[in-house]
Amino acid sequence: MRSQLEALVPSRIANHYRFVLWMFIPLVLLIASISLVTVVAHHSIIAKASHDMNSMVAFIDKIMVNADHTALRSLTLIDRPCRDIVGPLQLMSLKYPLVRSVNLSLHGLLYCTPVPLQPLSFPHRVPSLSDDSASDIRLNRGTVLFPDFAVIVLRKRSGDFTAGVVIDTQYIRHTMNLLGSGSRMLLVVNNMYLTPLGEVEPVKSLSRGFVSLKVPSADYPFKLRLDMTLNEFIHSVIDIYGYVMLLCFCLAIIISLLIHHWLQASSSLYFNMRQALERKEFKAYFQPIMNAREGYCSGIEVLTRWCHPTDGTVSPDIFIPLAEKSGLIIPLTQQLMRDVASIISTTPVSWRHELHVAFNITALHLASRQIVEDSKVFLSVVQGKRIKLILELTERQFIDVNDTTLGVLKELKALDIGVAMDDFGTGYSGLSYLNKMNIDTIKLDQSFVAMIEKGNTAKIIVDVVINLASQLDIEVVAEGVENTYQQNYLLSKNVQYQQGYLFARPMPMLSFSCWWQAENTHQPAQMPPPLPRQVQSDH
Ligand SMILES: Nc1nc2c(ncn2[C@@H]2O[C@H](COP(=O)(O)O[C@H]3[C@@H](O)[C@H](n4cnc5c(=O)[nH]c(N)nc54)O[C@@H]3COP(=O)(O)O)[C@@H](O)[C@H]2O)c(=O)[nH]1
Repeated sequence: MRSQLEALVPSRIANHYRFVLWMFIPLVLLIASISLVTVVAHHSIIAKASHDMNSMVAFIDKIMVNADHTALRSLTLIDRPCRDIVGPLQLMSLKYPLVRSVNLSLHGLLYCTPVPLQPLSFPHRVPSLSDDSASDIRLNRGTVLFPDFAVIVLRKRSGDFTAGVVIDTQYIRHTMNLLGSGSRMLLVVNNMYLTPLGEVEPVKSLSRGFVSLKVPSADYPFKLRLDMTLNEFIHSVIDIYGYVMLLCFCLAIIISLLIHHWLQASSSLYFNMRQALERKEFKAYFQPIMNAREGYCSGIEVLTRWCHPTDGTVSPDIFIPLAEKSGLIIPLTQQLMRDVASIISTTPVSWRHELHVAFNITALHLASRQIVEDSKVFLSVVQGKRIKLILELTERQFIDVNDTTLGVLKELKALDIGVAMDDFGTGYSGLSYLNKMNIDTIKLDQSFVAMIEKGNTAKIIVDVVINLASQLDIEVVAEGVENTYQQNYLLSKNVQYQQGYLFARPMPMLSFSCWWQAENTHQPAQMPPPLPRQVQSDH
């Protein structure tokens, strides 16, 4: 029995395999989806940053075009004295946004500016353009008036004269900070760059980021650079795709739970039983109930067996408790009743007496009222075959004797269905059931029958049960009769209906037919043999 059970429930290896499946699949899915999200995020962060940087380059280019224009115009004034051109230079400084001032220098010495440079002593030296270039731009840490405000200076040469247009960097810097895609967008001019705080630092102090982008201007010698550290990249991914990752995580948990549930269900005895039910692997076995006094089979008890395709015949002791617990017992009993009804209705065999056909019914089935419908179906199929349906209720299970149960029992009685109390004396409250449930038959449990040979005290218990039944006008069927001593003792107590290995074991349909034929061909109705001496003296 043990090995059968082990074959039907998952093994330790299977458990290990289940654990791997349960953990591994969701984990792989989670890693794959997060990697996919990261790759997509990487692409979209780069695409967005490139787009922002290109827009920013175009914006700065536009400022440079204005500055270029201003420088060119200022160079048209170089042949006039400074006092005559300060006014126009002032006007030029006001014309374009972000242009702060326009200065003119000669041979590297500032000679004309619209800015009031009180602290400045002329001639003031300004950095000169390299010899061969006609124009350039540079980043300055500040101006003479505002040494802490970084500026871009665009310079243009005309002969010995140079025009310098000073451009404010504050708005450029703020806009770059806004568009940084979670990182720092930097303006690089020559080998200096503008920090997000407005300082000017050498490019060599910069380190390359996890994501590094450079977008140069096509028209002016500057470029934008973005260096995103791994930390900043992860933050950006979480900022943009955090909810997708959370969704992936939740999905992985759901998938893991589903796999867990599915694996548990599919490898459980319950699942195997459900499948077995669909595949009709539960078969009816028949055990005769004998009229031991007259020597004929007065009835049969239908007992189920699981004919497992690989594990052979499985005992009901293994699967009935689970079937009862899970509720599968109801469809199982229904299937059994249908099968037996169809066997009886198609059998050519006939019987002299009304044949009692007993099924084991659980308390759950009784409480559902479904049993009334199932019994009606059974009776309608076996109509005309002289069958009395007996429902055996086991005393081992608690039966809630309420209005519904009593109503069901009443309906069963009205259909002329017998109700037997199975395993009497072993369970809950046999006597109270007898009192409340209008029981027709007691099935004396085999443990009591086995006691018969064990001495006087045991016999007294058996006698009490038999007397009680007799006084209540309840029929007794003795179970588990294994030898003639038990048979005769029971007969001496007027227990003529007996069931047990002495007569026959539960058999599948084919064996039962053979047994029936042999019984009815060779054995005429018999009187019981005389009681052995020992039994007679006990009596
Ligand atoms: N609800 C349902 N319960 C069922 C159904 N089929 C069986 N069962 C219950 O399972 C228990 C074990 O049944 P089983 O292994 O079939 O044992 C029965 C007989 O084989 C056994 N028996 C009969 N004669 C003898 C005997 O002389 N000696 C001996 N040692 N055993 C014998 O007794 C069992 C009969 O049981 P009972 O129903 O109490 O009359 C058992 O509890 C079954 O009830 C089912 O379809 N539904």
